[in-house]
Amino acid sequence: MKKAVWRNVYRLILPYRKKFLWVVTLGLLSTGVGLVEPLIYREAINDVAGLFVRQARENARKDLGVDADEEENIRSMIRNEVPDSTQAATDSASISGTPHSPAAVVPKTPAGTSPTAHSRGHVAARSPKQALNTLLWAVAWLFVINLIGTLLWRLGENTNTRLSCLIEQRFIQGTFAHVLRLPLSFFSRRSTAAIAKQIDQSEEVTGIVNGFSQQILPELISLLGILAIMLWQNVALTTVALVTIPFYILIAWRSAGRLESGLSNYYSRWEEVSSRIQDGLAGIKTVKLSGAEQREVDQLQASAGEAYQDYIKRARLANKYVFWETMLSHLSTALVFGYGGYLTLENRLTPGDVVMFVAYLDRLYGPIDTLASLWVELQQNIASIARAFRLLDKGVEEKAGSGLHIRHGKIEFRDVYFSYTPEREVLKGLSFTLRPGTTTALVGGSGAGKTTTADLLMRLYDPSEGSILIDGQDLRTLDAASVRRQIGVVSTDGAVFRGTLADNIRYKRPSATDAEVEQAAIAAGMHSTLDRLPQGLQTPVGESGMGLSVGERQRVQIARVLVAKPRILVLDEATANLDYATEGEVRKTLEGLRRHTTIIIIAHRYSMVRDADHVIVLAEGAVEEEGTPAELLANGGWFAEWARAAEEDQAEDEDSGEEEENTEEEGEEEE
Ligand SMILES: Nc1ncnc2c1ncn2[C@@H]1O[C@H](COP(=O)(O)OP(=O)(O)OP(=O)(O)O)[C@@H](O)[C@H]1O
Repeated sequence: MKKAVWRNVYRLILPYRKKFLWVVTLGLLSTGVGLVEPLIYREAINDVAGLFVRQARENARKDLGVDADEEENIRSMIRNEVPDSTQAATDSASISGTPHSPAAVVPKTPAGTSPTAHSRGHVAARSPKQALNTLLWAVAWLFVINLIGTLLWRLGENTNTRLSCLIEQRFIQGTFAHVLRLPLSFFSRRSTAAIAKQIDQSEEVTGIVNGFSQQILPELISLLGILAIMLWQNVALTTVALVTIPFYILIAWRSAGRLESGLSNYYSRWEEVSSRIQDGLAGIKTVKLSGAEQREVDQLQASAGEAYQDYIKRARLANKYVFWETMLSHLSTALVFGYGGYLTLENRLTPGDVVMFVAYLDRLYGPIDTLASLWVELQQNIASIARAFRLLDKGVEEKAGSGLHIRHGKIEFRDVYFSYTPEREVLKGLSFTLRPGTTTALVGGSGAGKTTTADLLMRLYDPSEGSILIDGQDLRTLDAASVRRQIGVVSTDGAVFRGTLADNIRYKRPSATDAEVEQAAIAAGMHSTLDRLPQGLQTPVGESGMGLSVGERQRVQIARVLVAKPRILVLDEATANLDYATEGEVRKTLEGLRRHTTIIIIAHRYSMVRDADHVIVLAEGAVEEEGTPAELLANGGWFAEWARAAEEDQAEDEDSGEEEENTEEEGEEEE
């Protein structure tokens, strides 16, 4: 899985590789500049120590009663006529095998004469003026170096923020686009909240990209740089400084491994928590009507409790590792001070060397710490982003095919078999033909497969056997989006999106004019809704907009398909939530479409079916009866029985409706 994550991250970065490399370069430069700092500390401290050397020499001369020239002569004699500074340099070379080169950092004195250089183990004497001069230069250099480092860092941050936004955007758009193109069967097995949470992992991607561009590569290079400088300066002290490093790396590695395990479970738990919240909110009315508020909260608490327990366990473990890492780094500093101090006493190092080593050591643990914690963070990022990438890798998008060309609108189902799950077949050899420009009613008991038939026609699913043809074109060979664009569907679960009423009506055909939208809205029976809204079709609806009744939502959907002018129209319980009067209006509108549209009506109300040209009765996923309404009524089969029962229900409904109206009128008169 990790390989797949890296592959996907690489693909995300690829289009922005130049920016990425630029951020890496800036990161390297800004950390690289900081590496010079300890060298400056050394020179400054050695020069200050030089003051004490000078003082000590003068005191010694006074005690011996010799002047400076005599002292120099004595020194020359002792050192075989070799002048002091040269001898010191030779000493240093003999100790470390490398020359000492402070001149690169500390400039010459203003008079143009170089003060005697310090050497390893020998601090040269300094006058107060020379020491002050070095201190001032050191402060200036530190300021310049930090300024350059901070400017580079700032430039890197700005570029990186731009890079992160671009990558986040590309990731979230790509994943969302991919998910929208997945077949409907993918969604029926998953909670939408969990999918949304998986898509919304963009921050994790930037975590990985930033980790690499700004931290891992620069820290790694700085780690190697520090090691090289330390070894160059003193091999023995570097060895002492590094004694604890293997243990440190071992702990960091172990902690990364242990903290990583179980992360995937932790994230699944959080997806469950999100799904619970979303389900509770989506079904808020049912929750309230069932008095289930506390039960929902308890269930959420249980899921969230487990997730938090995991989190606490991980945090404790992480703190334990941090404790041991900190102890080791302190131990290392103590060792360097101890051994460095001893070498200074032995005249093999200067105090500045020791301070420089400790400063480098501090910088050495920094990158190791960062790399170790980054490793843990990366594991977290990878674990959580792997879930989003799994969406990208696993789901097979609907295949593109040729576009559907509807010439007449003839629909054929040929021996179609279909099942949602392997255990149960829903359609079993379904065959029928719908002539162009006719209205067919698809009826049958609940669960007979009516909606499934309509979904297959829309290519939301493909048959497991058999074929479906529109004007002779097999749906399997066609582009699913092109099929759906040309078939209109009004169903009970159609969505109303955030936006205005007009936006919602032209959702299927965005190019529809205002006049067409208004005409469709009125044809769908929305005039009374529009009359009471001051903003009319421009009224905001959906989330944070105006609420719509179930009937009004259905009218918006009807208007949506009317505006799209489809050649094939499926009405799946399209008027189930409308009163009979509004249903009558919609029927009248449909009358106008009938001649040039092939219409399929799925309904439980006889009133919607009565005027159909053709009726197909489905039972157990196959055709049980077929013919005109009159023929089927005469046959006395399932349809005749259903029609009789449905008409009785409708008469009862209408009677009770009238009674209610009469009672209201009488009440008003009495008042
Ligand atoms: N997404 C799904 N996954 C699994 N089974 C499903 C799914 N959708 C529907 N079914 C099952 O397929 C069968 C046919 O469902 P379908 O919705 O097509 O029936 P219907 O005739 O439209 O019923 P109704 O009149 O109640 O709407 C039912 O048994 C249903 O439980």
